[in-house]
Amino acid sequence: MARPRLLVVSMSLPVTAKRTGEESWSFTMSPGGLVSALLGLKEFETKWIGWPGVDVHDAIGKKTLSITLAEKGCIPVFLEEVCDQYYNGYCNNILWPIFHYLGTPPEYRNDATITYQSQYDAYKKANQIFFDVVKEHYEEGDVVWCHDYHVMLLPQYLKEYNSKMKVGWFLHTPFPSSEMYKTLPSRSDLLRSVLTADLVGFHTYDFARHFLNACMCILGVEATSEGVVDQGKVTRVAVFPIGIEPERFINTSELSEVVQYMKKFKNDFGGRKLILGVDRLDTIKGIPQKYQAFEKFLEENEDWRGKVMLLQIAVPTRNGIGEYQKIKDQCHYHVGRINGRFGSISAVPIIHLDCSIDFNQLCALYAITDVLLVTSLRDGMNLVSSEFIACQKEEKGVLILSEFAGAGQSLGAGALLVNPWNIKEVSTAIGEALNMSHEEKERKHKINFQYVKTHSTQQWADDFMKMTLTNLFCSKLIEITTNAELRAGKAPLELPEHDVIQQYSKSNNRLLILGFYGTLTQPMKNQERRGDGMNLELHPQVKERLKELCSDPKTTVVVLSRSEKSILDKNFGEYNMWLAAENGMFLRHTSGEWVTRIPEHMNFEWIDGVKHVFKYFTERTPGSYLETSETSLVWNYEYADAEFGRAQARDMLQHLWAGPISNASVDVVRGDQSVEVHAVGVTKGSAMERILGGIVHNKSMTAPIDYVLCIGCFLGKDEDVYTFFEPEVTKKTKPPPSSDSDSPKKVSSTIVDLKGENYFSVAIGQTHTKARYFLDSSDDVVQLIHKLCTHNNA
Ligand SMILES: O=P(O)(O)OC[C@H]1O[C@H](O[C@H]2O[C@H](CO)[C@@H](O)[C@H](O)[C@H]2O)[C@H](O)[C@@H](O)[C@@H]1O
Ligand SMILES: O=c1ccn([C@@H]2O[C@H](COP(=O)(O)OP(=O)(O)O)[C@@H](O)[C@H]2O)c(=O)[nH]1
Repeated sequence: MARPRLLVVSMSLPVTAKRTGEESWSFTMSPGGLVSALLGLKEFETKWIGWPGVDVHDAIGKKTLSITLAEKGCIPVFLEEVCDQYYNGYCNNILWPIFHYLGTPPEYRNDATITYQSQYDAYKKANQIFFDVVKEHYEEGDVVWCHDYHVMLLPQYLKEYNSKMKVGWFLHTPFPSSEMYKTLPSRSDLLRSVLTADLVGFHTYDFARHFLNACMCILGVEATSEGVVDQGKVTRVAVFPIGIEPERFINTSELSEVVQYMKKFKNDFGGRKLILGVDRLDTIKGIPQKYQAFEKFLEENEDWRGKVMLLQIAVPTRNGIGEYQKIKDQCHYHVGRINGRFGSISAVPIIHLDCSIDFNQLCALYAITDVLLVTSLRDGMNLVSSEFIACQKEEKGVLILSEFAGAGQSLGAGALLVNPWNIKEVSTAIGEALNMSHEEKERKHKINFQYVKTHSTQQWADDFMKMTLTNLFCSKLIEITTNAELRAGKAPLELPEHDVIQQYSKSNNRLLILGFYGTLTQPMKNQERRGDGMNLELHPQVKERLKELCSDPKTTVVVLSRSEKSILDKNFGEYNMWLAAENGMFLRHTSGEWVTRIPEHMNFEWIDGVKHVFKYFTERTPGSYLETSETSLVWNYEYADAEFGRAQARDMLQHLWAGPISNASVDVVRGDQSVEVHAVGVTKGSAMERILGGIVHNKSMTAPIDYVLCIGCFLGKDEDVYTFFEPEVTKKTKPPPSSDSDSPKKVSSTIVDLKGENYFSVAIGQTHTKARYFLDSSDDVVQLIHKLCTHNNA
């Protein structure tokens, strides 16, 4: 199928035009991450629709500019008299501060001519102008991708014109908490319009969650399995974080001109360590906070004075707005003060440049930087962090990254994350970065470089296209329970080994239920982990003895695990035993085929949506891995950095809990280092009755089971398997059905005959459990199995 054409609509075109004659124009690249990111789109036929950065009032000017821009794949939108109140006013003085938690500035309320309403009117007018241009250039089959807060009304205009048009809207800034968003007078109109799009995208799950909350609180719409439902129309809401075009930076930093710049700059800086800041001179970038933190560092680290410098590139932006002029003055004030305080005749600690710089020089600076300091108070993503990583050379620098930048979720594992409001914390991080060992710098860089290389702009756009053209996004709201809450048991007793063995020898129809992970596997080291759970293998010392147990006609052995069928096949295929995979949802005797034990009513529509979220966090949490099966999903971060893993799990849970996942019958269990989602009722205990039915039926069992030993290292919710066999419960147990169509024929009314002394439930390594007894580790299980075999043979 031919790829559809992409019409990208954003406020600014990638180039800013300047008139050089009646019919001639020159161009410079427009600043900001949106432009640099979208320039990386190579694989689609793309037309870019936006404002060229100048007002053009005459017909000749408009015509010549349109022709020149057409050669660059760009189509101009002339905003003329609405531009000021639209761009400087509504977009950047109202929406921008609200979206970045700065609140609305008071100015517009006091100005008689520029009011909230006049700016909103300009916004509506401007969106109409954008619409007219898109309409003129739209061809059937095109995908229209609207970017950012400047064009929130555009999706509605487009859909009203042609409901078949494929329309996406992506927000490059944060979407704030609904408490903040609610203050916006036109809050409902904007949300309603955005919801007319087919797909709405954000950089992070937090932003998506806030958006969904705002839709639910303000519009009263529902977040369902497919996205947001508003008056019968479904809008999919997705998270796809933007990247850079890594090759562009890697290749540029190898150019000889760039290498020359690197040498020159190093020489200019006189051997001092370089801390670099690259930001538009915007209130949200926290540049004054950065200066204060650096001042604190110099204040507290006398030894570093004269040996380190901070170079801040403060790219001019939005000069027509009062707040932006104020922030410039503020920065100059701090620089003057700190340089006066810590400077010397030969050098000053801060170089602050109110200008943009040439791309090659930027790459050279990134390459020789020792510390990149990003202190955004809020930031949609922050591409500068990724660009720095892509340009790093032999001696790697350290990334200090604000936890309030969207990039924190993707690059946090290889960075020092800071709260930019905490001056002391940032100052300490500067010290840590400057003193970091070579090995640690390498390690951190490797993690982030891998991420930056594999999450490019192109991939971001591909994901958008894929989602727009298909129906991928699916989500549900679910309940979250912690593993600790589920394990509401008592302190277990030490296992009375002597009784276990004695009762075993006395009995004639025994049932042994054994877990796999942590029960029959060997404890393993970090580096042995392959990352997908597949390399867990049977404890080598248990193999022979287990075979012996399984071949005893008086003993039935069941391995009951959350692992999928193939893993149990691989590890236990050669034994004469029962395998209960996916917490008992599939059952097989090793001499036969797998049969499903999934109850008919169970619904698994939520799986794809949850998998999507889990994959996102797996990609962004080095060392974590995803275990997927047909009935449950587990995200495990036991081999990730503990603190970062916990933080990511919190983000993930909040998202699952509050946002896109609704109305499904699922349980979420937070393990110590994992998050598991499964259909309600998928527990080992609830599966036990069906497993038992299958076994009894297959064995044509006539005598009741007179001995049960159940050992596991189970999650709290699976502890119901221990109580399943408690005598008071089993007394009530009816003859178990083997399956819906296949009921047991020769089963006596009491399948299990347990009086208390012939039932042993054992939890491994738990201080609180529903099991009666505990063992410390799988090594103890191995020993016990050895003893059972020995005594049985004696
Ligand atoms: O065009 P300006 O008004 O000068 O502003 C430049 C851009 O600033 C914002 O960039 C955002 O997009 C980046 C890429 O997704 C992201 O990394 C960054 O955190 C955001 O602040 C704005 O959203 C763009 O529309 C502007 O073009
Ligand atoms: O003199 C410069 C220095 C940097 N940048 C680019 O500006 C973008 C900033 O993007 P980011 O996402 O960090 O923040 P934004 O400015 O979009 O808020 C990056 O691609 C930088 O390479 C620029 O255009 N001119």
